[in-house]
Amino acid sequence: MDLFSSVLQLVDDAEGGIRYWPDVIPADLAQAWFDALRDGIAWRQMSRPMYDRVVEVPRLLASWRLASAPVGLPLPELLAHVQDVAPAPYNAVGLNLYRDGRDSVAMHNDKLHTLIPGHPITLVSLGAPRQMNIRARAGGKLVRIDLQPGSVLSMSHASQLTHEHGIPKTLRDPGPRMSVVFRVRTEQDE
Ligand SMILES: O=C(O)CCC(=O)C(=O)O
Ligand SMILES: [Fe+2]
Repeated sequence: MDLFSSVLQLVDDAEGGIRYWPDVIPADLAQAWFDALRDGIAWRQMSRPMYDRVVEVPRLLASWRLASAPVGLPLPELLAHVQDVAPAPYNAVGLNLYRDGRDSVAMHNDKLHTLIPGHPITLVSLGAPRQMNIRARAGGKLVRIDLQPGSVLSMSHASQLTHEHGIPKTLRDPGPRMSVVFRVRTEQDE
């Protein structure tokens, strides 16, 4: 029996495509884990070259191999919920903190060279809802999905070759939002 019957199939492919489960984690737990991660992580402000300047990445980041992630964070609990809906041998986690509506991630596909083919990239959303846009690289209609706190979105490895995704800026003040992204990395990355 499918306990999470409210799965939304956003993109189809032979590896499960892109699927969204709106209500995997109860609201009170999602809020408690958002608070614990926001306050418990030494968030990094990254910058990158853009034309002839260096610009700040418009969100805060953190990432670890699961085996070397700090203890005391609710990462094992989040992973257990992810394993319920999109099981895979996840061994790495990356976190994004969008402080307000000006923080964003541009349309992109996730870099695959350090990921093991056939396994999904699966993210939990915490904090304020934010819109994600998903677009086929070949063109076609934009899929807009409101990522709710406590939701899970899983993207197949294959979908990264055919589709792009991003979190657009918004003029509304949505409040802070976090994504916790689990991946299956090869032994030698970075
Ligand atoms: O914050 C999100 O939901 C998306 C994050 C993302 O695309 C990434 O970390 O590669
Ligand atoms: Fe991404």
